[in-house]
Amino acid sequence: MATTTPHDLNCLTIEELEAHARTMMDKQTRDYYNEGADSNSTLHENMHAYNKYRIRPRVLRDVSRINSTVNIFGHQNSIPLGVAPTAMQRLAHSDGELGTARACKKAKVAMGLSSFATHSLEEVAEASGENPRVLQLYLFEERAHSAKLIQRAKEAGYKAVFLTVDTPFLGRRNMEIRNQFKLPPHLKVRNFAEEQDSIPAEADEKEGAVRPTMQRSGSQTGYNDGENRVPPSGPITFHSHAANPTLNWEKDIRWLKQECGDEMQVWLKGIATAEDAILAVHHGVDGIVVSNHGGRQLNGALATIDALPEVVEAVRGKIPVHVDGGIRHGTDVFKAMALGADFVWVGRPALWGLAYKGQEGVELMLKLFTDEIRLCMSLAGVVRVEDISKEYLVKMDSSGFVARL
Ligand SMILES: Cc1cc2nc3c(=O)[nH]c(=O)nc-3n(C[C@H](O)[C@H](O)[C@H](O)COP(=O)(O)O)c2cc1C
Ligand SMILES: CC(C)CC(=O)C(=O)O
Repeated sequence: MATTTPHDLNCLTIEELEAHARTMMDKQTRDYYNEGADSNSTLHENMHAYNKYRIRPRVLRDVSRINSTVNIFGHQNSIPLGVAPTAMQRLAHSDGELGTARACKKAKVAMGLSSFATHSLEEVAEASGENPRVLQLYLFEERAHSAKLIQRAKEAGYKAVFLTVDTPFLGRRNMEIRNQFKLPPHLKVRNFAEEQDSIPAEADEKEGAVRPTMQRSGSQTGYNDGENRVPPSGPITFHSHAANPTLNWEKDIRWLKQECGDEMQVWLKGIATAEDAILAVHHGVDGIVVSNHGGRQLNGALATIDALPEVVEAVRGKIPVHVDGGIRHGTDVFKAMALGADFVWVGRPALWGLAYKGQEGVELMLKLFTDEIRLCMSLAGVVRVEDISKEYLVKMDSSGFVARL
C-alpha cells in the first residue's frame, strides 16, 4: 500500500498531537481534559494494556486494496473508529463541537455528542448533515428534562442515545478540584441554555463551575462525600445533574427504550463486566460500549482492552460491542477488533486535535488514525475489517511468555 503524505510534518503521531495540544491549552483546561481519577492508574493502564498484545502478521496476500470501512447506524464509516462524546469542547478551541462535527463529516466518521456540549445538539446536527451522530445521555432524576432532550435528538436525526452508566457519582479528579475549575462566563452548556438563561447572575457564576470547590456538599458536587444526598432540583448544572446514583436496570432502561421508540437506538456506555453485558442483552438494549470513562471514574478498574474479551464472550454476537479508552494507535484499533470489538471510539485525541488547530486539528487526528489503521491492516495481511480476528494476536505476560489466544 502506498503511504499517503501526512498533513503536518510537525505532527506525525497522536503522541505528538498531545504534546502540541499541551502547549496550547490553559492549565485548567489541560488538567480537566487530561487527568483521570485519583492516582490515574486506570487512565495509564488503558493505554499500556495494549502492549500486552502483539500482532501475528501474515504475508503474500495481495494487500493492494484495503477496505477499512464498516457499517454503523446504516452508514459507511471510513474506518472502524468514531469520536467519543466529551464535554465542553469549546474550552479547547472556539470551533468546539461544530469543528469536531465538520471534521467527522469530512472523514466519514461517526460522532458522539456529550449532553454537556458547548454547542447545541441541533447546531451539531446541522454541521453533521447526513453523517451519523449519537447523543450521549446523562439520564437525570428529573425525567422531564431528559425526555425533552431525547425528543430534540430524535427530531435532529440522532441515530442513538448512549446512556452513560458509569457515573452514579462523579469520579474524584484531583486537579480539577484543586483548580476549582470553572467554565468561562462566555461559554454555556448549550443543550440546557434555556434552563441556564433563567439562572440569576449570582447563581450563574456558580453554574460555571464544572466541579465546585471542596466546601460544597456531596449533593451539589456530583461525587459521594458521605453526606446525605439531596436530589437535584432547579437549574441544570453538571455538578448537580450529571451524576445520578438512582439509575437502575428495571425502571430506567425500560423508560429510556419507550422514550426512544423505534426512532433511536438505546446503547449503554460504561459496561465493563460479563455480568452487566448479559443484563444489557436481557434488557433489550441495542448495543454496548465497553468503557471506564477514559479512567475518569473508578480508578483501579480494569483497562478496557482487558475487560473487552469477557464482554464479547458474554454477548455472543447478540448485540454490537464497542470499546473506548487509551486508543492512540492504528495498531490499538486492530488489536481491539481482533479481540472482538465491532468498533472503537477515541475521546482525548479529538480534544487535542481541537486544541492544536480547531477543526483542522481534528481532521489531522482522524487522518493519522486512518493512515495507521490501513497500514496496520496491510502489514498484518488483512484486507477487510471483518477478517480481523484473534488469529492475528498473541498475548505476552510480564515474563515475556507468548500465548496464542
Ligand atoms: C474531558 C473529557 C470529557 C468527557 N465527557 C464525557 C461526557 O460528557 N459523557 C460521557 O459519557 N463521557 C465523557 N467522557 C468519556 C469519553 O466519552 C470516553 O469514554 C473516553 O474519553 C475514552 O477514553 P480516551 O480519552 O482515552 O480515548 C469524557 C472524557 C474526557 C477526557
Ligand atoms: C459534564 C461532565 C460530568 C463530563 C464528563 O463526563 C467528564 O468530565 O468526564
